[in-house]
Amino acid sequence: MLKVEGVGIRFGGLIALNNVTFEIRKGEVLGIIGPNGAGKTTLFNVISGLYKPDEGVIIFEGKNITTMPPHKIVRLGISRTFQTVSLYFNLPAIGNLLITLTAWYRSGVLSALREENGDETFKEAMELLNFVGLDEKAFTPVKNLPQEAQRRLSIAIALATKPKLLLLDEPTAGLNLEETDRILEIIRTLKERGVTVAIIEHKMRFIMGVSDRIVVLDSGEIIAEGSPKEIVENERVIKAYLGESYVV
Ligand SMILES: Nc1ncnc2c1ncn2[C@@H]1O[C@H](COP(=O)(O)OP(=O)(O)OP(=O)(O)O)[C@@H](O)[C@H]1O
Repeated sequence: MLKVEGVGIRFGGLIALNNVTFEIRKGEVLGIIGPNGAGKTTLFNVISGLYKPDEGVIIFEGKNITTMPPHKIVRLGISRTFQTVSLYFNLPAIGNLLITLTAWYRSGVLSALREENGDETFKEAMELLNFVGLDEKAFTPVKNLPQEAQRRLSIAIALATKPKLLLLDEPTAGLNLEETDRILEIIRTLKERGVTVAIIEHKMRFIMGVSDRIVVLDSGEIIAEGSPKEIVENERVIKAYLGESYVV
């Protein structure tokens, strides 16, 4: 579905990504792990068009998206969440979704067909809230929602643009075990519905449980790629990231 080939990017003298080559396969959940500063978020920034790589190409469903602007990449079917929740905190949950949905339909090719159908947009927003388990909090201002609910709302917003590929940047950061499991369930359901997902995570129990495959980044380079089992047994990964004492 997505091919990243020989991608490199520098910030001044810092090489944030160096000759990164991997693919995301249709229908899979791909985990991306690695130490702090390894280049994981930069990789998402490059795929989603926020940064342009200095080297290499990114191909999505056969199209070269390397230099495409972010809004075009979203239109093609790649959506993402951010490490830090970015929402309209004074608006209710549903307000946040309505903004995204309205912008999406207004600027898209469907706008002429759909016209200004507020009822339909509202229904769709409620369905998305229901999907992430927030329908009962639809009218609660975001600032009054716990962090965990804000993270689920961010996922709903990312889904509003109907992505084929969803990039999640540390969706469980700051969440406890039970809250993390709720995010896990959402990702599993998305997979069942045919959405391809790539997730950056530090929580090993979570990433091992949810991923079909895992890519490991260290100092801007891919040092390993394989099934969760292969990754936890990989000497280089243990040394660079997991630590000798890691137990599955
Ligand atoms: N816009 C930028 N300007 C300068 N340096 C940057 C920029 N974005 C990222 N970097 C640097 O690139 C390197 C990789 O950062 P990145 O955020 O991708 O790491 P990460 O693997 O996501 O880390 P973490 O797990 O801590 O989120 C870091 O040294 C970071 O400081």
